[in-house]
Amino acid sequence: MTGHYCLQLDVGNSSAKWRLVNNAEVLARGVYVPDDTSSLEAMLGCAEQVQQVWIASVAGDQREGELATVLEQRWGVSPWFARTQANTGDLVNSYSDPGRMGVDRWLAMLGARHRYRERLCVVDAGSAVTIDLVAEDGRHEGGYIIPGPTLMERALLLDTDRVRFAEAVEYDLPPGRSTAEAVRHGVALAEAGAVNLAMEQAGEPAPRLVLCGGAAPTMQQLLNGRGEWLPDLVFEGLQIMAGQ
Ligand SMILES: Nc1ncnc2c1ncn2[C@@H]1O[C@H](COP(=O)(O)OP(=O)(O)O)[C@@H](O)[C@H]1O
Ligand SMILES: CC(C)(COP(=O)(O)O)[C@@H](O)C(=O)NCCC(=O)O
Ligand SMILES: [K+]
Repeated sequence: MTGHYCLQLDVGNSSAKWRLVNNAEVLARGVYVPDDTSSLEAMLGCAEQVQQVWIASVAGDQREGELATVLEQRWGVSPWFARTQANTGDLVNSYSDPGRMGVDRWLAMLGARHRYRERLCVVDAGSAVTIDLVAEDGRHEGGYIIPGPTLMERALLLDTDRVRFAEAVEYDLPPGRSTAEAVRHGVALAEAGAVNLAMEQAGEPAPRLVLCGGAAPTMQQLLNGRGEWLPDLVFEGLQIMAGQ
């Protein structure tokens, strides 16, 4: 028995998410991070044979090239890298240079539009948090890129002398009463506040909010459960673009 195995990857700046798909059925999935070779080996061991490899990557040329080499050596298949387009179906990019938009954003929008043909606010909360607005007719209205929680905290630690703490504090919204709380709650306020303000700024009709990315569950909590968490949105968009 042989299946038609398609390995799909979503390569972000912190981690690479992968899933193995056979006829729309997800057989396996995982995450690998640069400094953990066993997590990469887990992906390379997911199947004896793979017929197709599709990649959504926001990594640079060098990291993409190295990944392509590893995959070719393992399965003898050269991967297909999805790239942001001026339009995909009736989703129309607002960038004058669409190739400069991260393909994760484009695919998340594509995946969301496939589910809901209405005005959308698509939030991808990873290393960076992106907030993109899509009009009901599929026009990309525009978007925002802000540092994600880890990057925001790192920026504070890098460029101040006394913002220092050892306590592990959860992301939450009350005003902080220690350095640790003031930073973590401040970051939470900035992240959730940005999404709320983007929604407010968008006006009417109120966009439907969808969330993906590693920090999406935390973000959704901070938003009081607002929005819908769709963890596979980038893969869903990848599937759509590959089918065209
Ligand atoms: N437990 C957590 N709570 C909140 N945010 C988290 C948590 N774990 C990870 N994150 C956030 O998610 C980011 C990683 O998400 P991921 O989707 O893997 O990013 P990328 O797409 O950039 O690789 C981290 O930079 C961090 O900001
Ligand atoms: C904004 C991003 C860094 C988000 O990446 P991620 O947080 O998922 O790793 C990525 O989409 C990117 O590199 N974009 C290029 C600039 C742009 O979209 O305009
Ligand atoms: K992101």
